Amino acid sequence: MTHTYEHRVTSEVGRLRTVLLHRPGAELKRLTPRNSDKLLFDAIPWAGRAQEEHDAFAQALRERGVEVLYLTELLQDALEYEEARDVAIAGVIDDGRWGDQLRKVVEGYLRDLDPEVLAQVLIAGLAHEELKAGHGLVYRLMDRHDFIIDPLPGLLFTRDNSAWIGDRVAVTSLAMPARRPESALTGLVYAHHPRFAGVEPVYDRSLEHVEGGDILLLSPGVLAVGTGERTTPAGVERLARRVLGAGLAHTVLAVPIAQERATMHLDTVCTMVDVDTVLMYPPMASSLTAYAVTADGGELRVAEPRPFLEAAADAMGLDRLKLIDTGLDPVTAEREQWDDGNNTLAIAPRLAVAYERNIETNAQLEAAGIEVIRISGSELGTGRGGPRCMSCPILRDPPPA
Ligand SMILES: NC(=O)NCCC[C@H](N)C(=O)O
Repeated sequence: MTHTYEHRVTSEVGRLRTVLLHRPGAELKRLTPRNSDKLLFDAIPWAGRAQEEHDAFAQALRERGVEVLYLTELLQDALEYEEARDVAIAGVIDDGRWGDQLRKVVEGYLRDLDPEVLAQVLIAGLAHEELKAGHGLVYRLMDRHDFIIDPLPGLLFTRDNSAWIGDRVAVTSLAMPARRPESALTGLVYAHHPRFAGVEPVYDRSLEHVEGGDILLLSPGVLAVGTGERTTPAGVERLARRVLGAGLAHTVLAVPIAQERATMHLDTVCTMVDVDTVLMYPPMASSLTAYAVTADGGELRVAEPRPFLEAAADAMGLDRLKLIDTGLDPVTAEREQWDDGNNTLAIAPRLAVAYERNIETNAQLEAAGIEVIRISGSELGTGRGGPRCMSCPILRDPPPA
């Protein structure tokens, strides 16, 4: 008998049933002072310790009844299918840096790999010296520190490379060059893994830039989408057109943010911890605004910008969207923001996973009646992402009314 799997996410806080994680692997060992800026890490993580931290994160979720899926395993399964292998290889060898000769060598190399190793190479990349059959002008002119296939350490942040909106998945179009290939892999999984047979993506990676960390499902039918460098204005417009058109939402709030390192996605500055409560980086609480976008026949209606909390409450049908008042002094607030203190993952209403190091923010959450599951993230956090960034919910119960 075949099992049919459910996939549906309509809020940030409905009880979490299934989540997609990526256990970091050899790709973290590719980071060096020479390439870490480009690969968007602020330090060189100790890979073994990062894995321990990640295993503890996954275990904390399992202990609360969450099914944890791993991206590497899903990708390996998907690559069992020849069609998926062909798509994967064609995507990788379409690399303008290589020239014909190197392209031929790499294609031959990849075609000889079994699905497990192929998945590992797609994730961890291929270093110059690993291509034993390498020869020809381009290969010889390359710096030996260069990667022929770039590693993808950003895969750790599964929130960004795909996001479920209702029963449809948005395969995202990441803005940062180092992260762009990630959604080729998640796209392959959703297109070829039998668990996702019949799933029709609502967004794809060829479209304008949208990153999943910017998408918040405030309540069934209401999305907030951070916009700036990562999710561009054209990206949020396209996403709004798609989700409103598909009836997955009635309102999309476009929320401009200064997407700097410490505030790179909407979920970096704001996450939900209850059906009517958000945790937010204090300086943003009064400054964030939102443009409510709704469907108007075949077109989009865009309202005048309003304070985010007000516009969100209105769209959600609430009198007020509550804010956890962390009351932190500016220095502590900035330190804990840098360490992803506001990037919590709700497992259920009033139950959230957070990095243990953000002592003050976590204390304020508890004072507000939120149960906090603390995980350590000294190595995981070097990529500037917290529990929400590291998780892509695939199934949540509907939130309580
Ligand atoms: N949603 C998130 O904020 N994800 C964290 C992404 C971190 C990654 N190093 C990046 O810069 O894209």
